[in-house]
Amino acid sequence: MRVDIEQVTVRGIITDITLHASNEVVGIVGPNGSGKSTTLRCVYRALKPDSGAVLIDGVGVHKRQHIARDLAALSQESQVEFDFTVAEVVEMGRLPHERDPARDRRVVAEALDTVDVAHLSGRSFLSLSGGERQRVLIARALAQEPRVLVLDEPTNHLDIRHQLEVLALARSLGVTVLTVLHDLNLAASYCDRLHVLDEGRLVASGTPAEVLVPELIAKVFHVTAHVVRHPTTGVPQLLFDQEVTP
Ligand SMILES: Nc1ncnc2c1ncn2[C@@H]1O[C@H](COP(=O)(O)OP(=O)(O)OP(=O)(O)O)[C@@H](O)[C@H]1O
Repeated sequence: MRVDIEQVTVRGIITDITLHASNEVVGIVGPNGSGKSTTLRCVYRALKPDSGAVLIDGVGVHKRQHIARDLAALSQESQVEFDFTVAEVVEMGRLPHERDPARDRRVVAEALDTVDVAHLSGRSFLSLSGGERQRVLIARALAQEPRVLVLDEPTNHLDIRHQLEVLALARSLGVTVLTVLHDLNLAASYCDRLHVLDEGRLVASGTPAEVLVPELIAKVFHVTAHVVRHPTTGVPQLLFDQEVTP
């Protein structure tokens, strides 16, 4: 599915953001407070832009019916307030779909397995560690079988193995993935294209190699970066000097 963010403005927070994603992994990076989550919130309808539009396959998200069948979001607000078991939380991902008990059970079991939380399925969600919770919320999004997956810092709380697994998984789904990432090296490794936000504006777009260059990193993040090639994948990776620039 295609996601078009067209000249989206949320007053005082983001200005004139235009970006597109279609059956690829698109990353949004930028400093704290630059408007990344706000941009995603306009996609999963937690926020209505003051101007501009977000279209999914050409239809405005606020006009689109049954959006939960197409789009799943892991947001900063994704939380579970009540004392559900892990299995129940993941089963919630099936709610947008017509009931089909055998298929629902299979999809939920697969989702639990894929993010390595099947052994927790009887546990109370509220008793889990931060990383376990994050993986269960990712399993819930997978159980939704979305065609657009919106992820706000999906690697939050995850150890390095699970960070790599979750991003590899997002790539392997073959759906449109729009993700905010803080780790620029993970963004370079797993995203087809990157968009950089700074103070609510889009300041660069392109492949990781095009975007993650020392001049831009210095301007936007106020740090000095050196670009090296990953010895086995050849993907650009950044090494940072310890001093920050004013
Ligand atoms: N509802 C709101 N009312 C007022 N200001 C807001 C609101 N939501 C976000 N902001 C402000 O807008 C700016 C952008 O917020 P946003 O959460 O989109 O940034 P971000 O790039 O995702 O940041 P982070 O990397 O810290 O998660 C921040 O300064 C934030 O305080």
